[in-house]
Amino acid sequence: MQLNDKIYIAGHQGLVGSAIVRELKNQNFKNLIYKTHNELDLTNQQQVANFFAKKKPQYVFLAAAKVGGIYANNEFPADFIYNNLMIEANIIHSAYQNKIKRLLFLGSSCIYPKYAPQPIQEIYLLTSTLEPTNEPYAIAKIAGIKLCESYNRQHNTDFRSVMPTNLYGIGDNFYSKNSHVIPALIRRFHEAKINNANEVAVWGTGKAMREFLYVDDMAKACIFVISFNKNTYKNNTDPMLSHINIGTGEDITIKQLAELIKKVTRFKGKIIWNDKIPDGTLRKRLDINKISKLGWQVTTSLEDGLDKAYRWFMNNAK
Ligand SMILES: NC(=O)C1=CN([C@@H]2O[C@H](COP(=O)(O)OP(=O)(O)OC[C@H]3O[C@@H](n4cnc5c(N)ncnc54)[C@H](OP(=O)(O)O)[C@@H]3O)[C@@H](O)[C@H]2O)C=CC1
Ligand SMILES: C[C@H]1O[C@H](OP(=O)(O)OP(=O)(O)OC[C@H]2O[C@@H](n3cnc4c(=O)[nH]c(N)nc43)[C@H](O)[C@@H]2O)[C@@H](O)[C@@H](O)C1=O
Repeated sequence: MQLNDKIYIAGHQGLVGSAIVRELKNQNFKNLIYKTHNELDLTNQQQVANFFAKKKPQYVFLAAAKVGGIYANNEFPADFIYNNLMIEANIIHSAYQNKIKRLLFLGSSCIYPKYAPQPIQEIYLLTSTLEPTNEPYAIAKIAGIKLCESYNRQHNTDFRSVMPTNLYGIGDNFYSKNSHVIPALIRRFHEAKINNANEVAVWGTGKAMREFLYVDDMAKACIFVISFNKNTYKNNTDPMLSHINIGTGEDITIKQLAELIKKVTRFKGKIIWNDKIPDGTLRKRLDINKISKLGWQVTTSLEDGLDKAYRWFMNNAK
């Protein structure tokens, strides 16, 4: 990617999209284009087709999606499958029709089977059944990978896919119910501290394990993957490089996470568990050998990342 190339970031106001914009600007990319959800509804095929025909981007980061935590995925399955299928199909097809140079599709680690061997290698995709709480979302994300692969095979496009683990950081969605565990707990512990509450309820049993990656590391990974030379990509030892895991390769229990967030927010009370809410997948640690061998590495520790996220929340979140 050259510094003057025209780069479209879909979802530029979201957690990941805004981090990609920040990092592209840091790296001196000058020709970034984006539209808000109000200006361009990516589920609308005609609007997307018109936008691509008019703007003719050369590179596309597909970081727009209907996204939420375990509760939102479980409550609104139709929204998660419909919106994500439409956004992906519209953007990927328009990218092909307008001969864009490269596109990067963001999937999710929930595409892998619920009981996949750990750590999860890319080749475990479609080897067994999925976690029910997010199956519709995961199926839409698998369709996104297959869209990229199919256009590459039939039309010789260069569409790449990354599968991030659970992400967090500045610019996250800190609304308690629909969000992911880190922003939800940062808000809950912070509010409990302010209100001198004795206890905070955390969902599930605390036994589930998750791997967390700070969003700026994810943004760097996205730019790294879209940028590298196709020959490097193709000559990698594994011929099935249709999608690449992005994570830290390390996971912790939700109980350990809750203790860390309690410490970061300086809440002094007790943690109690609400096991009426599901744990979801018990474990989904990613094998990050592929991205590591290509030369990308994590820079932000969980402790530092939580600290940055908490400071951002106190200064910015409503
Ligand atoms: N956050 C995480 O833990 C993980 C995220 N991912 C993936 O990373 C990508 C980015 O996620 P993240 O940044 O967290 O999500 P966010 O919800 O923070 O951002 C998504 C962005 O997409 C926009 N968007 C949604 N629907 C439309 C639409 N119909 N038209 C135009 N814009 C739309 C949203 O705008 P608005 O808010 O206005 O609707 C929002 O700005 C997604 O593909 C997600 O699946 C993968 C693994 C983990
Ligand atoms: C990124 C990922 O995000 C979702 O999957 P998830 O990994 O289950 O993510 P989550 O952050 O919602 O939960 C992680 C764990 O944490 C527990 N937990 C405790 N207390 C709260 C809490 O207050 N909020 C939330 N959300 N979870 C909580 C919760 O019970 C679970 O055991 C999917 O949308 C999936 O599609 C996807 O891709």
